[in-house]
This record gives sequence, structure tokens and C-alpha cells, in this order.
Amino acid sequence: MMLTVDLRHRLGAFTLDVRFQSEGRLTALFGRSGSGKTSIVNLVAGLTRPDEGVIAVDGATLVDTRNRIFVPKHRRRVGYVFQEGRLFPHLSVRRNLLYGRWFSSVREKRIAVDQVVELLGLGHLLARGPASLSGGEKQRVAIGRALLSDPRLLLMDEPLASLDELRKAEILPYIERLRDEMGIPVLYVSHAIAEVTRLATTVVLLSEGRVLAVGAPADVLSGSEMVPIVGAGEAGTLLEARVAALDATFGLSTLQTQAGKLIVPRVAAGIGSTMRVFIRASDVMLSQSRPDGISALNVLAGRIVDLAEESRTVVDATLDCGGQRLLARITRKSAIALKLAPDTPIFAIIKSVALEQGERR
Ligand SMILES: Nc1ncnc2c1ncn2[C@@H]1O[C@H](COP(=O)(O)OP(=O)(O)OP(=O)(O)O)[C@@H](O)[C@H]1O
Repeated sequence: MMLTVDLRHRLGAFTLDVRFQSEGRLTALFGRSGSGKTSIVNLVAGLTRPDEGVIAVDGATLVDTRNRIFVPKHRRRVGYVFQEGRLFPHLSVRRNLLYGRWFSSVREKRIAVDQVVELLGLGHLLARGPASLSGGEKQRVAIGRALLSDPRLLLMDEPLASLDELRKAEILPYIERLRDEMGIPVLYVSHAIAEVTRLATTVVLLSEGRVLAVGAPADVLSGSEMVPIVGAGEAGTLLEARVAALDATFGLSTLQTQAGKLIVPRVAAGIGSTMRVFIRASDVMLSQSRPDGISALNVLAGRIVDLAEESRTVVDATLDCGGQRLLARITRKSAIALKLAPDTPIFAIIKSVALEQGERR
């Protein structure tokens, strides 16, 4: 499954000039507000006609301006989930779902209603009206409705943005199942790094209407080009981890990563499962020697690869820990005191690890 986007488009003073290809099951468009994410989604959905370019999904050309191809939106077989579900208030959940069905242009329905109801856990909600649903439930119905239109591509534009943290946590496993089980590629807009860390199989990093990077989340989200995008406090490193051991006495799990072992509060995933963790650069301290007698459980050995002075006070240090890059943000004063230079052996003390508990295959 291949998604090709190659577009030039002017919107007032803003120019979108993007080119990327993705074979990912869930391609995340990630960037700050105003970077052009929604504009891309609207072009793929067919709500906007680009000045110039090509959009193709799995061999089907939706737009090719040079060859005067512009498939109208109702013929694109593109499902769309908005920030708020936009369900029909007067229809039950069941009828809202079936509405998506009616609009499917595909004669042979590939996706069964029962399958979608099971996938999204909607069975007990079918007779209810949207007014009685929680925000997360509404979004699940909206996703189900989009799936039942038999899309060749599903667009999700900040689908969790209007939900609180609890509801977000509730709905994330459903989006993971959708990603892993339905065989429909998803183009997913978000400016939340935690969401992208957990869900994306490919990340397209956008800034001011341009693509800064495309690739695996671990490469794109860990790069120093993330600093201006997410801000100093949020940049960091995404690590792929495997659950190696559980310590029931202290309620801890040991995760094996390429950079070394990490001990974290016990995770739900069983031994052998894989998951992703995110270490913020500002949660990494550096030490010349392996520290003793501190409460932090996680110390990784490595060497300095690169030092970037972000300002007069702050330095971003890139470390190599067992072949894995790790970003650390320290004060310039400490960098000088530690005599940091490329190739200096160093120990990284990890103050906190953000766990993205989605199991991955
Ligand atoms: N119809 C339009 N006319 C003029 N400018 C537009 C139009 N549509 C979008 N823009 C501008 O294009 C830029 C990109 O907007 P877009 O909504 O694509 O960004 P975004 O990354 O999705 O942001 P957000 O996360 O805030 O939704 C913005 O500067 C916006 O003001």
C-alpha cells in the first residue's frame, strides 16, 4: 500500500510545497499549528483542488494536474474522521454507522458491519443516540462510520484533540487495532508527540508548508530538527523496547532497548512484547563517571557524538549509547564543567521515561 503526495498549492500568503511517499499503515503528519497539515488532508480528501501536483493511493491516481485528473471527493473512497465526531444527532449509533454504508460506492462490501462493531467495541451502544455518548465513544462511532464507507484510505484530522487524557487513553487501543487489523492505510494529523510516538508507523515532519523529514518514528522524532518544532521541553528520543523482566515485589518492569536496560513502573504488556518509550532531552542528565547512590534507576553508558549550542545557556548533546542516539539537553555551564567534546565517554542518567504502552507487532 503506497501513498504518494506531491503538491504545490497557494493559500493566501501560505505556500504548501510537499513531497512524500509512505508505505506505512499509519502515516502521521506532524508539525506545529499552521504548518499545513490540514491543508494536505483537505487536498487528499478532494475538498481543495491543488495548483499543481499528484496524489495517488495504491496505484489509483486521485489527482494529477499535468494529466488533468481530478477525481471528485465523493468518488475518491477516502474516509474522513474530524476532530469532533459530527454524528447525526437524530440517528441512533446503528443508523449513524449504516449511513457510512449507504455512501459507499463499492458494490462488493469488503468490510462487514459486525466486524466494525467488534473492532471498535460498539455493540452495547448501537441503540443509543449520540447525545448520550462520551466524547471517546462518539469518536469510535465516527471512525466506524468512516470505515463502513469502504475507504481505500482513512483520513484522521486530530481525532483525539477534543478529548481529555482519560478518553484519549481509552480510544488509543482501538486506533491501534484499526491500524493493525483493517488493512486500510491511515493518514493521521496530530501535533501531540505522545500520540504520534504510539501510533505512527511513518512520520512526515512538516514546517511552514514544507516536509522537513519522512521516515520511521524513531528516526524522525528523535532528530535534532524536532527541537524547533516541539520546543525545547519536548524534544527527545524515541526508543523501541522489549519487555525483558517483571519485578512483582517492587512493581517494576525491565525494558531492553538498544541503548541499554531501562527499569520503569510495571507495564501491562507481558514479557517479550515490544513497545516504544520516549525520553525527553530535558529528562537526561550527564555524568563523567557512573553515578553511585542516586535514586534514578536508569543509567546508560555512551559517548558524545555532537554538541549543538541552542542558546547562550543551553546545549543539546547527542549521545551514542550502544549504537542508539540519545538526545540530552543540559546547561552550557555543565557542558563546559564536564569538558564535553565529541567522543567523550559519558553516562546518561534518565530521570523519567514516558511509556507508550501500545504493543506493537
Ligand atoms: N483558505 C485559506 N486562505 C488563506 N490562508 C489559508 C487558507 N487555508 C489555510 N491557510 C493558511 O495556511 C496555513 C496552514 O494551515 P493548516 O490549517 O493547513 O495548518 P495546520 O498545520 O493544520 O494547523 P492546525 O494544527 O492549527 O490545524 C496557515 O497559515 C493558514 O492560515
